Amino acid sequence: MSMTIGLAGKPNAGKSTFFKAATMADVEIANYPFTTINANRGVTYVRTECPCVARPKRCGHCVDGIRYVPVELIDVAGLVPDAHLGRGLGNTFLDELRQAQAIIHVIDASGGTDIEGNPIDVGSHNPMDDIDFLNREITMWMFGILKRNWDRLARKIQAEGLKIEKVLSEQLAGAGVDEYHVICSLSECRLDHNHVKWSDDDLVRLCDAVRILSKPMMIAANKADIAPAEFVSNLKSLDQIVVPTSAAAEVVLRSASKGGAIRYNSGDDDFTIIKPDLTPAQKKGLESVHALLMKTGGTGIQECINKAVFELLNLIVVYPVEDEGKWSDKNDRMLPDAFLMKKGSTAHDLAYKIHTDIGSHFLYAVDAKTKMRLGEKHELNNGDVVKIVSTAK
Ligand SMILES: Nc1nc2c(ncn2[C@@H]2O[C@H](COP(=O)(O)OP(=O)(O)OP(=O)(O)O)[C@@H](O)[C@H]2O)c(=O)[nH]1
Repeated sequence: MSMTIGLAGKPNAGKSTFFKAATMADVEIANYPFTTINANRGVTYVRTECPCVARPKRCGHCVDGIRYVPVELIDVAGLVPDAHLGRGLGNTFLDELRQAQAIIHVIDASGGTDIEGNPIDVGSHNPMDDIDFLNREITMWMFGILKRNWDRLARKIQAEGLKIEKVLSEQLAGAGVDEYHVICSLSECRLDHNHVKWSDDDLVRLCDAVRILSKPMMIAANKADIAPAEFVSNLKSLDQIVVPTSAAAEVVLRSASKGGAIRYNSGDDDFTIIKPDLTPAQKKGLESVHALLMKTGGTGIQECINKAVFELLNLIVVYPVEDEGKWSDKNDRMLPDAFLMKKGSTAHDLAYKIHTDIGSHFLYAVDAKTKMRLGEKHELNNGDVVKIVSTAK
């Protein structure tokens, strides 16, 4: 599993609660050994319709036709203004962020915490003021990495005739930046042809462009249950993906579901009580979550994960099988695997993902739904069930 989503945000925005909610899985789907890797690293699941719903029999790897596909989640703690200068936990925060391909910025949409995360009265801090500061921290972190060696690098590029995109991407590789990100950013920023003339401002502008490409970000407008409606609607009007969330409500639902009190699949718009003898406190808690769901249609946690995977990271889910008739592997397990792949991936890419040998001995693939033969360049679609035929032993 190579996809990692980072949760970032100022203290008290609700990151840990979000993390707990998103990584608390029902035993049925929690059959991955690394569900809790450590305190701030876990496995969450993207929710999608299982292809087996088109068949008379369920596959055994989904929950009533809902397929949960694992994705790694890290709770990146310690973001405070000027973290890039070493304030707060400083670079620990940035060190962890480098492993994330996408970021969910958890914001306290209720306005009940100041810019540093100290609790204040709900509604007294404008959450719009929290948006830019994470962007700035990441940009300035990248700038710091470049700036440290810039004079030496600039001279070296000139003296040795090196490619600027190669040198810059090597410098930023530790931040998860590749050459493609740098090439696109250079063409967007239209800086002077002579890089020796670049000012600090030019470098910051370049880092800003690199950040947008290499660390796509969306916003979880958290504490939506207590947030003033105006704050939530202002956040939703931003030109980026914004999902109102109530991490606390999702924790209540997942705990109750795990404890057998309710039937709830993460991402459902409501739940059913199945345990008759709940305590008055449990009943009251569930009633208030029910009232929230009636208003919002969900807690937003699953929606956030789904949008991060399908929209920010642009992934699709593909199901490799060995028997195109039964949609099973050689042990007769139906739809045993679900792979997350970049949109635009081909049948040949899938073959390589299964095994290098299968990739290099690829003959053709079969779409198990239509039984059509697919060539190596055939682009896969979300939900495809595919058999690869190869000469690999
Ligand atoms: N009303 C409400 N409160 C929430 C929600 N999510 C979190 N909280 C509360 O907000 C406070 C801070 O939550 P945490 O999850 O500890 O916040 P954090 O961002 O991880 O904070 P640090 O660990 O300090 O970085 C706690 O009191 C939570 O109970 C929510 O969706 N609604």
